[in-house]
Amino acid sequence: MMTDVAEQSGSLERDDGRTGTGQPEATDARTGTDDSAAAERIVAIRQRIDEIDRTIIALWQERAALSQEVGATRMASGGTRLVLSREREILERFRQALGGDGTQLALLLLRAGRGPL
Ligand SMILES: C=C(O[C@@H]1C=C(C(=O)O)C=C[C@H]1O)C(=O)O
Repeated sequence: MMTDVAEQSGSLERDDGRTGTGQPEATDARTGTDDSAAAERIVAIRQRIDEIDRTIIALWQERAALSQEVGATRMASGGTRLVLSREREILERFRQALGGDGTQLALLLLRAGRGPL
């Protein structure tokens, strides 16, 4: 049975005995596989994953800054810092799109936009 994760400390050995040489084949610790075609595909997919993560981080930061600006603008005009009906709409939007994880994600987004209360 293959192991589930690649350890940071170095290569893992397969324990499925597929090589039949008596010598355990080293699993590439970086990709988690010793199959070169699979490893190549994994590296390519990871490039896109890294790109997506950078975009998510940039959008997260932009959203937080905009949300804080709305709060500051509203308070400067005598309004409230938060509008709970709007927050409920956002929570529902994320829940409908992503289920329970969406709700958790939206809660974190809203918290990021609040800054220190
Ligand atoms: C950004 C706003 O202010 C607050 C922050 C929100 C958000 O981060 O989406 C939503 C509602 C408000 O509690 C807003 O009213 O639109």
